[in-house]
Amino acid sequence: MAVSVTFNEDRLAEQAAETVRALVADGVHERLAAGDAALWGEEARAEAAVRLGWLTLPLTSRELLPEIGILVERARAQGLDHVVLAGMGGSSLAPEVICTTADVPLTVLDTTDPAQVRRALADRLERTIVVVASKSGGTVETDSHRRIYEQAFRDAGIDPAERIVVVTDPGSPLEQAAIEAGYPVILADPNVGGRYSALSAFGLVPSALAGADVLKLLDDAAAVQPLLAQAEGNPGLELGAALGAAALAGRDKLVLEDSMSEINGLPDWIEQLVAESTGKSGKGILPVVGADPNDSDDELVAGIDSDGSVTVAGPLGAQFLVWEYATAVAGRVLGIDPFNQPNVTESKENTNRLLAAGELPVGAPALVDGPVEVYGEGLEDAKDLSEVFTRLLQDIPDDDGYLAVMAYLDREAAFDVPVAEDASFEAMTDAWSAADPATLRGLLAVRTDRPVTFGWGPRFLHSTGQYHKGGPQNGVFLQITGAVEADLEVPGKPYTLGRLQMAQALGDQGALTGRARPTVRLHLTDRAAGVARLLAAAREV
Ligand SMILES: O=P(O)(O)OC[C@H]1O[C@H](O)[C@H](O)[C@@H](O)[C@@H]1O
Repeated sequence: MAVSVTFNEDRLAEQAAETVRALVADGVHERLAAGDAALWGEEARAEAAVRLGWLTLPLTSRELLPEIGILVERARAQGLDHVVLAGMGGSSLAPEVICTTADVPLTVLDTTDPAQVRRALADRLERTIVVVASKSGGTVETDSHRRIYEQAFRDAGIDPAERIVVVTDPGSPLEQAAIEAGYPVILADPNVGGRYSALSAFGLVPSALAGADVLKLLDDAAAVQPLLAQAEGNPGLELGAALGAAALAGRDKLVLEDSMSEINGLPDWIEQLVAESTGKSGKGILPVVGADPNDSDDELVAGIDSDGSVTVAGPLGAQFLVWEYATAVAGRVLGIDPFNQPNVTESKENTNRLLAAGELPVGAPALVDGPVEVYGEGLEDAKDLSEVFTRLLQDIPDDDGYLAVMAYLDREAAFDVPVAEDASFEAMTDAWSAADPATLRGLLAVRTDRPVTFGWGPRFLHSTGQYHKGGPQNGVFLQITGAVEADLEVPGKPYTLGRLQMAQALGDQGALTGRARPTVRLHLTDRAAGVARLLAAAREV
Protein backbone atom coordinates (compact mmCIF):
# COMPACT_ATOMS: atom_id res chain seq x y z
CA MET A 1 0.00 0.00 0.00
CA ALA A 2 1.49 3.33 -1.08
CA VAL A 3 -0.25 5.24 1.67
CA SER A 4 -2.74 4.28 4.34
CA VAL A 5 -5.22 6.36 6.28
CA THR A 6 -6.49 4.64 9.41
CA PHE A 7 -8.92 5.78 12.05
CA ASN A 8 -8.33 4.94 15.68
CA GLU A 9 -11.56 6.43 16.90
CA ASP A 10 -15.02 5.11 16.00
CA ARG A 11 -16.82 8.45 16.03
CA LEU A 12 -14.31 9.98 13.62
CA ALA A 13 -14.35 6.91 11.37
CA GLU A 14 -18.15 7.16 11.13
CA GLN A 15 -18.13 10.89 10.42
CA ALA A 16 -15.47 10.39 7.74
CA ALA A 17 -17.34 7.47 6.12
CA GLU A 18 -20.57 9.44 6.02
CA THR A 19 -18.82 12.43 4.46
CA VAL A 20 -17.05 10.20 1.91
CA ARG A 21 -20.44 8.79 0.91
CA ALA A 22 -21.79 12.30 0.34
CA LEU A 23 -18.70 13.32 -1.64
CA VAL A 24 -18.86 10.19 -3.78
CA ALA A 25 -22.58 10.78 -4.40
CA ASP A 26 -21.57 14.19 -5.78
CA GLY A 27 -18.94 12.51 -7.95
CA VAL A 28 -16.12 14.46 -6.25
CA HIS A 29 -13.52 11.72 -6.78
CA GLU A 30 -14.18 11.59 -10.53
CA ARG A 31 -14.53 15.33 -10.91
CA LEU A 32 -11.29 16.05 -9.06
CA ALA A 33 -9.44 13.43 -11.09
CA ALA A 34 -10.75 15.18 -14.22
CA GLY A 35 -9.66 18.60 -12.91
CA ASP A 36 -13.17 20.03 -12.48
CA ALA A 37 -12.74 23.64 -11.32
CA ALA A 38 -16.40 23.96 -10.30
CA LEU A 39 -15.98 21.81 -7.17
CA TRP A 40 -15.60 24.79 -4.80
CA GLY A 41 -18.47 26.94 -6.01
CA GLU A 42 -18.87 29.66 -8.56
CA GLU A 43 -16.73 32.29 -6.83
CA ALA A 44 -13.74 29.98 -6.59
CA ARG A 45 -14.06 28.64 -10.12
CA ALA A 46 -11.80 31.03 -12.04
CA GLU A 47 -8.88 30.57 -9.66
CA ALA A 48 -9.41 26.80 -9.33
CA ALA A 49 -9.25 26.54 -13.13
CA VAL A 50 -5.55 27.51 -12.95
CA ARG A 51 -4.74 25.76 -9.65
CA LEU A 52 -5.21 22.03 -10.23
CA GLY A 53 -1.91 21.20 -11.94
CA TRP A 54 -0.62 19.52 -8.75
CA LEU A 55 -2.84 16.51 -9.46
CA THR A 56 -0.60 15.40 -12.32
CA LEU A 57 2.82 16.60 -11.11
CA PRO A 58 4.04 13.06 -10.23
CA LEU A 59 4.08 12.50 -14.01
CA THR A 60 4.55 15.95 -15.54
CA SER A 61 7.46 16.95 -13.27
CA ARG A 62 9.55 14.15 -14.77
CA GLU A 63 10.07 16.39 -17.81
CA LEU A 64 12.15 18.67 -15.60
CA LEU A 65 14.60 16.00 -14.54
CA PRO A 66 17.09 16.31 -17.47
CA GLU A 67 17.27 20.10 -16.99
CA ILE A 68 17.71 19.68 -13.24
CA GLY A 69 20.36 17.01 -13.87
CA ILE A 70 22.41 19.50 -15.91
CA LEU A 71 22.25 22.07 -13.11
CA VAL A 72 23.32 19.50 -10.55
CA GLU A 73 26.28 18.40 -12.70
CA ARG A 74 27.33 21.98 -13.29
CA ALA A 75 27.24 22.75 -9.56
CA ARG A 76 29.25 19.60 -8.73
CA ALA A 77 31.84 20.43 -11.40
CA GLN A 78 32.22 23.90 -9.92
CA GLY A 79 32.60 22.48 -6.40
CA LEU A 80 29.48 24.27 -5.18
CA ASP A 81 28.35 22.21 -2.22
CA HIS A 82 26.65 24.84 -0.07
CA VAL A 83 23.09 25.16 -1.32
CA VAL A 84 21.13 28.19 -0.13
CA LEU A 85 17.42 28.42 -0.87
CA ALA A 86 15.74 31.83 -0.80
CA GLY A 87 11.97 31.30 -0.85
CA MET A 88 8.92 31.87 1.33
CA GLY A 89 6.05 29.56 2.27
CA GLY A 90 5.37 26.98 -0.40
CA SER A 91 8.58 27.95 -2.17
CA SER A 92 10.81 26.66 0.62
CA LEU A 93 8.90 24.46 3.08
CA ALA A 94 8.77 21.37 0.84
CA PRO A 95 12.52 21.38 0.01
CA GLU A 96 13.21 21.84 3.71
CA VAL A 97 11.30 18.64 4.57
CA ILE A 98 12.70 16.75 1.57
CA CYS A 99 16.29 17.62 2.49
CA THR A 100 16.02 17.03 6.24
CA THR A 101 14.36 13.69 5.55
CA ALA A 102 17.06 12.74 3.04
CA ASP A 103 19.66 14.02 5.52
CA VAL A 104 21.31 16.33 3.00
CA PRO A 105 22.23 19.89 4.04
CA LEU A 106 20.21 22.85 2.71
CA THR A 107 20.36 26.39 4.10
CA VAL A 108 16.84 27.82 3.95
CA LEU A 109 16.45 31.60 3.95
CA ASP A 110 12.87 32.49 4.77
CA THR A 111 13.69 35.20 7.26
CA THR A 112 14.29 38.92 7.34
CA ASP A 113 16.44 38.67 10.44
CA PRO A 114 19.75 40.39 9.64
CA ALA A 115 21.78 38.12 11.93
CA GLN A 116 20.37 34.95 10.38
CA VAL A 117 21.05 36.19 6.86
CA ARG A 118 24.57 37.31 7.87
CA ARG A 119 25.26 33.82 9.20
CA ALA A 120 24.30 32.29 5.83
CA LEU A 121 26.45 34.83 3.96
CA ALA A 122 29.46 34.08 6.15
CA ASP A 123 29.15 30.36 5.48
CA ARG A 124 31.34 29.11 2.56
CA LEU A 125 30.40 31.90 0.13
CA GLU A 126 33.10 30.66 -2.27
CA ARG A 127 31.27 27.30 -2.50
CA THR A 128 27.71 28.63 -2.39
CA ILE A 129 24.96 28.23 -4.99
CA VAL A 130 21.75 30.16 -4.34
CA VAL A 131 18.34 29.05 -5.57
CA VAL A 132 16.00 32.03 -5.73
CA ALA A 133 12.50 30.55 -5.73
CA SER A 134 9.38 32.64 -6.09
CA LYS A 135 6.27 31.79 -8.06
CA SER A 136 5.05 35.39 -8.26
CA GLY A 137 8.57 36.78 -8.46
CA GLY A 138 7.44 39.69 -6.30
CA THR A 139 7.83 38.42 -2.73
CA VAL A 140 9.78 41.06 -0.81
CA GLU A 141 11.79 38.69 1.41
CA THR A 142 13.02 36.64 -1.55
CA ASP A 143 13.72 39.72 -3.64
CA SER A 144 15.82 41.09 -0.75
CA HIS A 145 17.81 37.87 -0.43
CA ARG A 146 18.56 37.87 -4.16
CA ARG A 147 19.84 41.46 -4.00
CA ILE A 148 21.93 40.76 -0.91
CA TYR A 149 23.56 37.65 -2.42
CA GLU A 150 24.21 39.37 -5.75
CA GLN A 151 26.08 42.10 -3.87
CA ALA A 152 27.97 39.63 -1.68
CA PHE A 153 29.13 37.62 -4.71
CA ARG A 154 30.24 40.76 -6.54
CA ASP A 155 32.08 42.01 -3.45
CA ALA A 156 33.91 38.68 -3.32
CA GLY A 157 34.86 38.93 -7.02
CA ILE A 158 32.41 36.16 -7.96
CA ASP A 159 30.07 36.50 -10.96
CA PRO A 160 26.50 36.07 -9.63
CA ALA A 161 25.51 34.47 -12.96
CA GLU A 162 27.74 31.52 -12.01
CA ARG A 163 26.01 31.10 -8.66
CA ILE A 164 22.35 32.03 -8.83
CA VAL A 165 19.62 29.78 -10.18
CA VAL A 166 16.03 30.97 -10.45
CA VAL A 167 12.79 29.00 -10.12
CA THR A 168 9.68 30.98 -11.01
CA ASP A 169 6.51 31.06 -13.10
CA PRO A 170 6.68 31.94 -16.78
CA GLY A 171 6.30 35.67 -17.31
CA SER A 172 7.01 36.74 -13.72
CA PRO A 173 9.15 39.85 -13.08
CA LEU A 174 11.76 37.51 -11.60
CA GLU A 175 12.00 35.58 -14.86
CA GLN A 176 12.64 38.86 -16.64
CA ALA A 177 15.30 39.96 -14.13
CA ALA A 178 16.98 36.54 -14.35
CA ILE A 179 17.12 36.63 -18.14
CA GLU A 180 18.70 40.07 -18.03
CA ALA A 181 21.24 38.94 -15.44
CA GLY A 182 22.03 35.71 -17.30
CA TYR A 183 20.88 33.33 -14.53
CA PRO A 184 19.64 29.85 -15.40
CA VAL A 185 15.86 29.79 -15.01
CA ILE A 186 13.72 26.73 -14.37
CA LEU A 187 10.12 27.55 -15.10
CA ALA A 188 7.48 26.00 -12.86
CA ASP A 189 3.99 24.87 -13.83
CA PRO A 190 1.89 28.06 -13.54
CA ASN A 191 -1.21 25.97 -12.84
CA VAL A 192 0.03 25.07 -9.37
CA GLY A 193 -0.31 27.38 -6.34
CA GLY A 194 2.60 27.95 -3.94
CA ARG A 195 1.47 25.66 -1.16
CA TYR A 196 0.61 22.80 -3.57
CA SER A 197 4.02 23.03 -5.30
CA ALA A 198 5.99 20.39 -3.38
CA LEU A 199 6.32 18.06 -6.40
CA SER A 200 6.91 20.89 -8.89
CA ALA A 201 10.16 22.65 -9.81
CA PHE A 202 9.90 24.48 -6.45
CA GLY A 203 10.30 21.26 -4.51
CA LEU A 204 12.62 19.48 -6.90
CA VAL A 205 15.31 21.97 -7.99
CA PRO A 206 16.77 22.93 -4.58
CA SER A 207 16.36 19.40 -3.24
CA ALA A 208 18.20 17.83 -6.18
CA LEU A 209 21.00 20.40 -5.91
CA ALA A 210 21.32 19.55 -2.22
CA GLY A 211 21.62 15.84 -3.12
CA ALA A 212 18.15 14.40 -2.44
CA ASP A 213 16.70 11.63 -4.64
CA VAL A 214 13.85 13.49 -6.33
CA LEU A 215 12.98 10.70 -8.75
CA LYS A 216 12.09 8.49 -5.78
CA LEU A 217 9.87 11.28 -4.49
CA LEU A 218 7.97 11.39 -7.78
CA ASP A 219 7.78 7.59 -7.93
CA ASP A 220 6.29 7.43 -4.44
CA ALA A 221 3.74 10.07 -5.37
CA ALA A 222 2.93 8.37 -8.68
CA ALA A 223 2.21 5.12 -6.83
CA VAL A 224 -0.61 6.74 -4.89
CA GLN A 225 -2.06 8.67 -7.82
CA PRO A 226 -4.39 5.92 -9.17
CA LEU A 227 -5.96 5.55 -5.71
CA LEU A 228 -6.98 9.19 -5.79
CA ALA A 229 -9.45 8.57 -8.61
CA GLN A 230 -11.27 5.83 -6.67
CA ALA A 231 -14.53 6.04 -4.76
CA GLU A 232 -13.36 3.45 -2.27
CA GLY A 233 -9.92 3.07 -0.73
CA ASN A 234 -9.09 6.65 -1.70
CA PRO A 235 -6.73 7.92 1.05
CA GLY A 236 -7.04 11.57 0.00
CA LEU A 237 -10.83 11.46 0.05
CA GLU A 238 -10.87 9.71 3.44
CA LEU A 239 -8.41 12.12 5.02
CA GLY A 240 -10.06 15.20 3.52
CA ALA A 241 -13.51 14.00 4.61
CA ALA A 242 -12.22 13.41 8.14
CA LEU A 243 -10.54 16.83 8.39
CA GLY A 244 -13.58 18.62 7.00
CA ALA A 245 -16.19 16.69 8.98
CA ALA A 246 -14.25 17.02 12.23
CA ALA A 247 -13.85 20.78 11.74
CA LEU A 248 -17.58 21.17 11.03
CA ALA A 249 -18.26 19.28 14.26
CA GLY A 250 -16.08 21.75 16.18
CA ARG A 251 -12.78 19.87 16.13
CA ASP A 252 -10.92 22.51 14.21
CA LYS A 253 -7.48 22.37 15.92
CA LEU A 254 -5.33 19.86 14.07
CA VAL A 255 -2.49 18.61 16.27
CA LEU A 256 0.18 17.10 14.01
CA GLU A 257 2.15 14.31 15.65
CA ASP A 258 5.15 12.77 13.87
CA SER A 259 7.37 11.37 16.59
CA MET A 260 7.52 7.85 15.09
CA SER A 261 8.04 8.96 11.50
CA GLU A 262 11.24 8.78 9.50
CA ILE A 263 10.00 11.82 7.63
CA ASN A 264 11.49 14.90 9.23
CA GLY A 265 9.53 18.12 9.58
CA LEU A 266 6.40 17.33 7.53
CA PRO A 267 4.09 19.09 10.06
CA ASP A 268 5.61 22.48 9.16
CA TRP A 269 4.73 21.90 5.51
CA ILE A 270 1.23 20.61 6.36
CA GLU A 271 0.75 23.65 8.58
CA GLN A 272 1.13 26.12 5.71
CA LEU A 273 -0.94 23.93 3.36
CA VAL A 274 -3.87 23.53 5.74
CA ALA A 275 -3.78 26.93 7.49
CA GLU A 276 -3.45 29.02 4.35
CA SER A 277 -5.88 26.92 2.33
CA THR A 278 -8.68 26.67 4.91
CA GLY A 279 -8.33 29.73 7.18
CA LYS A 280 -10.71 32.21 5.59
CA SER A 281 -14.28 33.54 5.67
CA GLY A 282 -14.29 33.05 9.44
CA LYS A 283 -13.77 29.29 9.00
CA GLY A 284 -10.79 26.98 8.91
CA ILE A 285 -8.55 24.39 10.52
CA LEU A 286 -5.71 25.53 12.78
CA PRO A 287 -2.68 23.21 12.62
CA VAL A 288 -0.79 22.91 15.91
CA VAL A 289 2.83 21.82 15.46
CA GLY A 290 5.34 20.69 18.06
CA ALA A 291 2.79 20.43 20.85
CA ASP A 292 1.42 17.54 22.87
CA PRO A 293 -2.30 16.83 22.50
CA ASN A 294 -4.28 18.25 25.43
CA ASP A 295 -7.48 16.24 25.04
CA SER A 296 -9.69 19.25 24.49
CA ASP A 297 -13.01 18.87 22.66
CA ASP A 298 -11.93 21.00 19.70
CA GLU A 299 -8.79 18.97 18.97
CA LEU A 300 -8.10 16.36 16.30
CA VAL A 301 -4.79 14.52 16.40
CA ALA A 302 -3.33 13.47 13.04
CA GLY A 303 -0.36 11.13 13.23
CA ILE A 304 2.25 11.00 10.47
CA ASP A 305 3.39 7.37 10.66
CA SER A 306 2.49 7.81 14.34
CA ASP A 307 -0.59 7.19 16.45
CA GLY A 308 -3.38 9.73 16.15
CA SER A 309 -7.17 9.83 15.93
CA VAL A 310 -6.30 9.49 12.25
CA THR A 311 -2.97 8.10 11.10
CA VAL A 312 -1.46 8.76 7.69
CA ALA A 313 1.35 6.34 6.88
CA GLY A 314 3.50 6.33 3.79
CA PRO A 315 6.60 7.78 2.13
CA LEU A 316 7.14 11.52 1.71
CA GLY A 317 6.22 11.88 -1.98
CA ALA A 318 2.91 10.12 -1.38
CA GLN A 319 2.22 12.12 1.79
CA PHE A 320 2.62 15.38 -0.14
CA LEU A 321 0.04 14.37 -2.72
CA VAL A 322 -2.43 12.89 -0.25
CA TRP A 323 -2.37 15.94 2.05
CA GLU A 324 -2.82 18.28 -0.95
CA TYR A 325 -5.79 16.24 -2.15
CA ALA A 326 -7.22 16.05 1.38
CA THR A 327 -6.90 19.81 1.83
CA ALA A 328 -8.73 20.48 -1.42
CA VAL A 329 -11.48 18.05 -0.33
CA ALA A 330 -11.69 19.58 3.16
CA GLY A 331 -12.11 22.95 1.42
CA ARG A 332 -15.18 21.64 -0.36
CA VAL A 333 -16.59 20.15 2.86
CA LEU A 334 -16.04 23.46 4.70
CA GLY A 335 -17.37 25.54 1.82
CA ILE A 336 -14.26 27.63 1.26
CA ASP A 337 -11.91 28.27 -1.68
CA PRO A 338 -8.76 26.26 -0.88
CA PHE A 339 -6.64 28.05 -3.48
CA ASN A 340 -6.72 31.73 -2.49
CA GLN A 341 -5.14 33.57 0.46
CA PRO A 342 -7.09 36.83 0.72
CA ASN A 343 -5.70 38.01 4.04
CA VAL A 344 -1.96 37.41 3.47
CA THR A 345 -2.01 40.46 1.22
CA GLU A 346 -3.41 42.64 3.96
CA SER A 347 -0.34 42.48 6.23
CA LYS A 348 1.92 42.83 3.17
CA GLU A 349 0.17 46.05 2.19
CA ASN A 350 0.41 47.38 5.75
CA THR A 351 4.14 46.63 5.70
CA ASN A 352 4.65 48.42 2.37
CA ARG A 353 2.78 51.45 3.65
CA LEU A 354 4.92 51.56 6.80
CA LEU A 355 8.14 51.18 4.80
CA ALA A 356 7.16 54.07 2.56
CA ALA A 357 6.15 56.35 5.42
CA GLY A 358 9.55 57.02 7.03
CA GLU A 359 9.96 56.51 10.78
CA LEU A 360 8.33 53.25 11.92
CA PRO A 361 5.47 53.83 14.40
CA VAL A 362 6.81 51.57 17.17
CA GLY A 363 5.00 53.60 19.86
CA ALA A 364 5.94 53.77 23.53
CA PRO A 365 6.20 50.70 25.77
CA ALA A 366 3.46 50.23 28.33
CA LEU A 367 5.97 48.56 30.58
CA VAL A 368 9.68 47.70 30.70
CA ASP A 369 10.78 44.51 32.45
CA GLY A 370 14.61 44.44 32.31
CA PRO A 371 15.63 43.67 28.72
CA VAL A 372 11.99 43.32 27.58
CA GLU A 373 9.78 46.21 26.48
CA VAL A 374 6.05 45.48 26.46
CA TYR A 375 3.80 47.14 23.86
CA GLY A 376 0.06 46.69 24.05
CA GLU A 377 -3.14 48.36 25.07
CA GLY A 378 -4.18 48.55 28.71
CA LEU A 379 -1.00 47.05 30.12
CA GLU A 380 0.35 50.16 31.86
CA ASP A 381 -0.76 48.88 35.26
CA ALA A 382 0.69 45.36 34.84
CA LYS A 383 3.42 44.87 37.41
CA ASP A 384 5.77 42.76 35.30
CA LEU A 385 6.11 40.42 32.34
CA SER A 386 4.59 37.46 34.22
CA GLU A 387 1.44 39.45 34.74
CA VAL A 388 1.35 40.32 31.03
CA PHE A 389 1.49 36.59 30.24
CA THR A 390 -1.22 35.87 32.82
CA ARG A 391 -3.53 38.46 31.27
CA LEU A 392 -2.92 37.18 27.75
CA LEU A 393 -3.70 33.62 28.82
CA GLN A 394 -6.90 34.83 30.51
CA ASP A 395 -7.92 36.59 27.31
CA ILE A 396 -8.04 33.31 25.32
CA PRO A 397 -11.68 32.38 24.63
CA ASP A 398 -12.50 29.37 26.85
CA ASP A 399 -14.10 26.89 24.47
CA ASP A 400 -12.36 27.36 21.18
CA GLY A 401 -9.62 30.03 21.43
CA TYR A 402 -5.88 29.78 20.99
CA LEU A 403 -2.70 31.72 21.66
CA ALA A 404 -0.26 32.34 18.80
CA VAL A 405 3.35 33.24 19.65
CA MET A 406 5.16 34.82 16.70
CA ALA A 407 8.89 35.52 16.98
CA TYR A 408 10.53 37.86 14.48
CA LEU A 409 13.98 36.70 15.52
CA ASP A 410 16.95 34.62 14.34
CA ARG A 411 15.74 31.03 14.50
CA GLU A 412 19.29 29.65 14.67
CA ALA A 413 20.67 31.98 17.37
CA ALA A 414 20.14 29.44 20.15
CA PHE A 415 22.72 27.13 18.54
CA ASP A 416 25.37 29.84 19.02
CA VAL A 417 25.28 29.59 22.81
CA PRO A 418 28.59 28.39 24.21
CA VAL A 419 28.55 24.77 25.40
CA ALA A 420 31.48 22.99 27.03
CA GLU A 421 33.39 20.81 24.58
CA ASP A 422 32.84 17.69 26.66
CA ALA A 423 29.15 18.44 27.26
CA SER A 424 26.79 15.49 26.93
CA PHE A 425 24.10 15.60 24.24
CA GLU A 426 21.54 16.23 26.95
CA ALA A 427 23.49 19.16 28.42
CA MET A 428 23.87 20.58 24.92
CA THR A 429 20.14 20.41 24.10
CA ASP A 430 19.34 21.90 27.54
CA ALA A 431 21.64 24.85 26.79
CA TRP A 432 20.05 25.34 23.38
CA SER A 433 16.49 25.22 24.63
CA ALA A 434 17.34 27.70 27.44
CA ALA A 435 18.37 30.17 24.71
CA ASP A 436 15.55 29.38 22.28
CA PRO A 437 12.50 31.67 22.10
CA ALA A 438 10.50 28.65 20.86
CA THR A 439 10.81 27.18 24.38
CA LEU A 440 8.24 29.78 25.41
CA ARG A 441 5.48 27.83 23.61
CA GLY A 442 5.72 24.83 25.91
CA LEU A 443 6.08 26.96 29.04
CA LEU A 444 2.89 28.87 28.25
CA ALA A 445 1.06 25.74 27.04
CA VAL A 446 1.25 24.10 30.47
CA ARG A 447 -0.47 27.14 31.95
CA THR A 448 -3.59 26.92 29.80
CA ASP A 449 -5.81 24.16 28.45
CA ARG A 450 -6.06 26.00 25.14
CA PRO A 451 -3.65 25.35 22.24
CA VAL A 452 -0.53 27.51 21.94
CA THR A 453 1.12 27.77 18.53
CA PHE A 454 4.57 29.10 17.72
CA GLY A 455 5.79 30.59 14.45
CA TRP A 456 8.92 32.38 13.24
CA GLY A 457 8.20 35.71 11.56
CA PRO A 458 7.93 36.39 8.66
CA ARG A 459 7.82 32.68 7.80
CA PHE A 460 4.48 32.11 9.55
CA LEU A 461 2.91 35.05 7.66
CA HIS A 462 2.86 32.73 4.64
CA SER A 463 1.22 29.97 6.69
CA THR A 464 -0.84 30.41 9.87
CA GLY A 465 -0.80 34.18 9.19
CA GLN A 466 -3.71 33.69 6.79
CA TYR A 467 -5.72 31.72 9.39
CA HIS A 468 -5.03 34.28 12.16
CA LYS A 469 -6.74 36.99 10.14
CA GLY A 470 -9.12 35.06 7.89
CA GLY A 471 -10.15 32.17 10.18
CA PRO A 472 -12.39 32.16 13.26
CA GLN A 473 -11.71 35.28 15.31
CA ASN A 474 -10.76 33.61 18.56
CA GLY A 475 -6.99 34.03 18.63
CA VAL A 476 -4.82 35.94 21.12
CA PHE A 477 -1.49 37.11 19.76
CA LEU A 478 1.98 37.54 21.21
CA GLN A 479 4.65 39.04 18.96
CA ILE A 480 8.34 39.08 19.85
CA THR A 481 10.79 41.42 18.13
CA GLY A 482 14.42 42.20 18.97
CA ALA A 483 17.04 44.92 18.74
CA VAL A 484 19.23 44.65 15.64
CA GLU A 485 22.96 44.77 16.30
CA ALA A 486 24.32 44.70 12.77
CA ASP A 487 21.76 45.57 10.13
CA LEU A 488 22.05 44.68 6.43
CA GLU A 489 21.39 47.00 3.50
CA VAL A 490 19.06 45.69 0.81
CA PRO A 491 20.92 46.84 -2.33
CA GLY A 492 18.80 49.03 -4.58
CA LYS A 493 16.10 49.49 -1.94
CA PRO A 494 15.58 52.32 0.53
CA TYR A 495 15.23 49.95 3.53
CA THR A 496 17.48 47.64 5.50
CA LEU A 497 16.56 44.07 6.36
CA GLY A 498 16.10 45.04 10.04
CA ARG A 499 13.68 47.78 9.10
CA LEU A 500 11.75 45.42 6.85
CA GLN A 501 11.56 42.86 9.67
CA MET A 502 10.11 45.43 12.10
CA ALA A 503 7.72 46.77 9.44
CA GLN A 504 6.46 43.19 8.91
CA ALA A 505 5.78 42.77 12.64
CA LEU A 506 4.02 46.13 12.87
CA GLY A 507 2.11 45.52 9.63
CA ASP A 508 0.71 42.25 10.96
CA GLN A 509 0.04 43.82 14.35
CA GLY A 510 -2.07 46.45 12.57
CA ALA A 511 -4.06 43.73 10.78
CA LEU A 512 -4.71 41.91 14.08
CA THR A 513 -5.56 44.93 16.23
CA GLY A 514 -7.76 46.16 13.36
CA ARG A 515 -9.87 43.07 14.09
CA ALA A 516 -9.87 43.90 17.80
CA ARG A 517 -7.86 40.78 18.62
CA PRO A 518 -5.78 41.02 21.82
CA THR A 519 -2.21 41.60 20.61
CA VAL A 520 0.94 42.26 22.62
CA ARG A 521 4.42 42.92 21.25
CA LEU A 522 7.47 42.17 23.37
CA HIS A 523 10.65 43.85 22.18
CA LEU A 524 13.96 42.42 23.38
CA THR A 525 16.41 45.31 23.79
CA ASP A 526 19.12 42.69 24.42
CA ARG A 527 18.24 39.52 22.57
CA ALA A 528 20.02 36.88 24.67
CA ALA A 529 19.09 38.45 28.02
CA GLY A 530 15.60 39.10 26.67
CA VAL A 531 14.99 35.44 25.80
CA ALA A 532 16.23 34.41 29.26
CA ARG A 533 13.83 36.91 30.88
CA LEU A 534 10.89 35.71 28.74
CA LEU A 535 11.42 32.12 29.75
CA ALA A 536 11.92 33.00 33.43
CA ALA A 537 8.76 35.15 33.45
CA ALA A 538 6.72 32.36 31.82
CA ARG A 539 7.86 30.00 34.60
CA GLU A 540 6.62 32.49 37.21
CA VAL A 541 3.06 32.61 35.80
O1 LIG B 1 6.48 31.85 -4.37
P1 LIG B 1 6.06 33.22 -4.02
O2 LIG B 1 5.24 33.87 -5.08
O3 LIG B 1 7.26 34.07 -3.64
O4 LIG B 1 5.15 33.16 -2.77
C1 LIG B 1 5.55 32.64 -1.53
C2 LIG B 1 4.33 32.44 -0.67
O5 LIG B 1 3.66 33.70 -0.64
C3 LIG B 1 2.37 33.79 -0.10
O6 LIG B 1 2.36 33.66 1.27
C4 LIG B 1 1.46 32.74 -0.65
O7 LIG B 1 0.24 32.83 -0.02
C5 LIG B 1 2.11 31.36 -0.47
O8 LIG B 1 1.25 30.35 -0.92
C6 LIG B 1 3.42 31.37 -1.22
O9 LIG B 1 4.02 30.11 -1.13
